[in-house]
Amino acid sequence: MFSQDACFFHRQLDEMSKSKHFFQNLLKPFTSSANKDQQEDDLEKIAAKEQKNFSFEALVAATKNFNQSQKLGEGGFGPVFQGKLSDGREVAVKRLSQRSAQGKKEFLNEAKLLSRVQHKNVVNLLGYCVRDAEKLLVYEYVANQSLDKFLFKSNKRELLDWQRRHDIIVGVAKGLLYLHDQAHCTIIHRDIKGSNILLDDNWVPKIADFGMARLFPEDQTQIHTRVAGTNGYMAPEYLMNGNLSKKADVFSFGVVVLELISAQKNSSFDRDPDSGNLLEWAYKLYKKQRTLEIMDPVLVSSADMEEVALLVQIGLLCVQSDPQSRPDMDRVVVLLSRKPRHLEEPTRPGLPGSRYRRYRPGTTSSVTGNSDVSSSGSFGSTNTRTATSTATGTTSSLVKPRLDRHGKRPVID
Ligand SMILES: Nc1ncnc2c1ncn2[C@@H]1O[C@H](COP(=O)(O)OP(=O)(O)OP(=O)(O)O)[C@@H](O)[C@H]1O
Repeated sequence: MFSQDACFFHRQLDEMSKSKHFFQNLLKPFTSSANKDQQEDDLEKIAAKEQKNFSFEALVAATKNFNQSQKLGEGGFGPVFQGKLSDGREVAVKRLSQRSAQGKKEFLNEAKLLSRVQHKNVVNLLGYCVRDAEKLLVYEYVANQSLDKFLFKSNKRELLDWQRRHDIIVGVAKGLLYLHDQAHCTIIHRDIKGSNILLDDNWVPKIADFGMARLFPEDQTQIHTRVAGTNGYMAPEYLMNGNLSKKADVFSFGVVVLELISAQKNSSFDRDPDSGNLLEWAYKLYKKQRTLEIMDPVLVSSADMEEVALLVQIGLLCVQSDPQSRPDMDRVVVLLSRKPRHLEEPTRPGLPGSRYRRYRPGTTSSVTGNSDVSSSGSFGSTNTRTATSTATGTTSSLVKPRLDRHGKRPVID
């Protein structure tokens, strides 16, 4: 990922190319703090001109003073309210919880950076607001609900026929590719999952919560560290060793693909007693050339079976244990857009058990699980708490990690 300064610089370039301040700003050295302040003032002005810097009063009015009736929900970062701006725009206002010790300037820098992120498949961040300890983000309002609400929480999943599910997968892949490689600054999402994929009234998927790690950095001094992902979606190497790369997002994307096709939630999978989780089940059936058995029965009438099989294989490639074997999003988008003549054979998915330290009651030592699962060699974590949370949501024989109420981890106590 680019450093904050690099991103700041990129944003500056972007900004400058459109602005008559270009040459003025170019002449300013970045090192002087007086000049930095001046630059920030300039950015404030540009932001105000672009109406990205919302006044607190405007957001109070838009949300009827953050009235409970306006509340859309509450995630790990704080509550989200529906609102209407005085110019008629429908917005979603995220009121960040005040646990982060991040300063105003840093927050504003990151928010400004992220408000330049614009893609059809990414929720548009319209602006932000800081007032004393209050930090708010203003997003475009996305009218339909999040993907998980259609897929898991009701009988609404019939509304998601094959074409829609296919298009959602393609849209999310394009949104992720944009965040990884095409935005002005590399953004690793870290929390791709159904509830962070919002659907608009035309079923176009939009990735939400991007860049939250930048806006809400972990604060080591706090009791509750900022969550870094959600159980069931996190890549093993990230979960075990904190190795964060774009491939961690690819893994989460693969989980979402398999969930969309099967309508089974990885973190609470109980469909097949012989498979600990959705990924293992899908892989097992794939190896037996019974791939289509993972398909949600609701899809039988609408699905193109060849496409289903292809997407399962792509999903399995994304969740492979070894991050280097996973395709990058560029390749995923290519694979999705035209039927590949040749597609690699997926190796086993990132599974719990391999070189994961198992808990033995009454001891603090551990034993190693079956060894044919991991090819990445990155699972030998010595941190029992970390090592026992699973990327696939199965923790039965392992020490249960403490998750917060959103299924996020870690919560340190
Ligand atoms: N731009 C938006 N438009 C419409 N609804 C939104 C928007 N952003 C968030 N929401 C809704 O607000 C609720 C809370 O969202 P938020 O992203 O804070 O948490 P979450 O995704 O449910 O959980 P987590 O923080 O664990 O990812 C969700 O129900 C989501 O659908």
